[in-house]
Amino acid sequence: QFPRQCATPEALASGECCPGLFPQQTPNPSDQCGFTVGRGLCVPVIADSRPHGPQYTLDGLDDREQWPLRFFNRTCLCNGRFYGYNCGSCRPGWTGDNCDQPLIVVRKNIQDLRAEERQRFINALDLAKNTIHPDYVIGTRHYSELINPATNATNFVNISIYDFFVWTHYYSVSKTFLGLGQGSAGGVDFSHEGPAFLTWHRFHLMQLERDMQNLLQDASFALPYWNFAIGGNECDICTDDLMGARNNFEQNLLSPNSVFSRWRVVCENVEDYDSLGTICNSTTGGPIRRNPAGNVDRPMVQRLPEMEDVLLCLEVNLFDTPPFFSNSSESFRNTLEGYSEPSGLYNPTVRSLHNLAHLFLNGTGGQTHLSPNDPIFVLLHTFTDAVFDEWLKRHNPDPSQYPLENAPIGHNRQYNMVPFWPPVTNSEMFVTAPENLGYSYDIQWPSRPLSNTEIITIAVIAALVLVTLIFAGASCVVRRKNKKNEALQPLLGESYPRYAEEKENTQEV
Ligand SMILES: O=C1C=c2cc(C(=O)O)[nH]c2=CC1=O
Repeated sequence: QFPRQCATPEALASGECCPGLFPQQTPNPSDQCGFTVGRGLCVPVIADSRPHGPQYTLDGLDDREQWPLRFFNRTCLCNGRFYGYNCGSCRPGWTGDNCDQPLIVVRKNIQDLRAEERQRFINALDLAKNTIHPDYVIGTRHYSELINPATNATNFVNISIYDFFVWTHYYSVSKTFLGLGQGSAGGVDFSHEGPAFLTWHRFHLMQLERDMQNLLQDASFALPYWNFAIGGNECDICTDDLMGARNNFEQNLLSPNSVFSRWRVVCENVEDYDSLGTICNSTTGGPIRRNPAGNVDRPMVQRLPEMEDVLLCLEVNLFDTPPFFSNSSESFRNTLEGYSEPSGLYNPTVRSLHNLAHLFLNGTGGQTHLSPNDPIFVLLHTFTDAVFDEWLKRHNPDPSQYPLENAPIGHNRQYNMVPFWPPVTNSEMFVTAPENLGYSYDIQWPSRPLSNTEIITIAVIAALVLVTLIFAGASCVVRRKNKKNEALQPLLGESYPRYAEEKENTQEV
């Protein structure tokens, strides 16, 4: 979670993580954050200290509180379009040596990729799985044990680019360690069951996309998405040219024709980490398990979400609602996350949209501490992010819709998302992607067909309007007739003899 240059006892002791721009050259303290070339400056970290929700009660015990202050209190602040832990890269949406060329990458439906594009994406994932991350290392012990006092060695290790993506997710959902013999406690999840669910996963994907762009030396590389809202019980991307078909002999393993059958998962031994107070390291475990629609004990998760569910959730007006948790009702976030009916109504028995897609996979991809080990995670989350971006576009929410305080720990608007470095707040991801974050989605959202209730309501209203119009029309005609008759009445009324009568009378005389 930290740049290699900061994973030293000296850096930890100083609380400062402001690497230079040219690490291969003799360290030059005045060049921190590319200061000498006008890129950035080493500044104090700002961490959110507003109150959090009642789910977490162990304040003081968890390294992730007020992230990242337990580890570092100074970081690079980059000028203009410069970006990154040493201001050596460009802000999303910009590229080039001087970060002066605009670039918006386009995330496409994986089903629309040509055969060679599919193969290129799979090869890129496999390369990321097998290439040590060039910039970041992970801590494998809690802060109090990060440095061995006897040897002054740190417990940071190398990890591959893809496994770094898996590890950050695991670290964000892991329990709070209470001490040896006391185990670990839940009540924390820095990336789920709260408003940060969407902002956290957005940045998580952006980080992988950027790492893969660097790996491929292709700034235009974009992650594709899986439209999982197809209903039915078939995983349409579980084929050997995409995410791997089912193994013919073992129904919860992948076909040997897929490269993903050779992938080995990390962060499998969660019971050990939680009881021993260790943290997942880069040691690999068993194969990816997946048995789509195969959970016989939960028929509800044997089907994928429908497109109508997505279209309904896009109509939920509020981003999130108190208590900003997995029991929030009429909350767009909780609906897309999948703890509500697609229309927004909270229902504890429901699993919909994102959660349903995870649980449908029924294996590695359905267990929160492990799920990114299955590469379907990437595609499932790009689609979830596409729905989020469409909601932002349609509803154009004020930033104040995102709660400033009293959300679960890690989920307040100004909290730095755990465990990303350099610090990035939830609010920085609560913006439309094409205009602010350098990517867009190639996606056409259908309009929602009307439900039977809506059709009946519209028919009743139309009938009422019609009846009202008919009555109004009829009374208008009657009134007009009356008015016409009135106009024909003689001015002097019946008490005066008519002209003819008068004439008759005169003649008689
Ligand atoms: O990886 C995940 C797995 C999940 C399972 C549920 C659930 O609703 O039970 N939710 C999940 C979220 C994940 O990110």
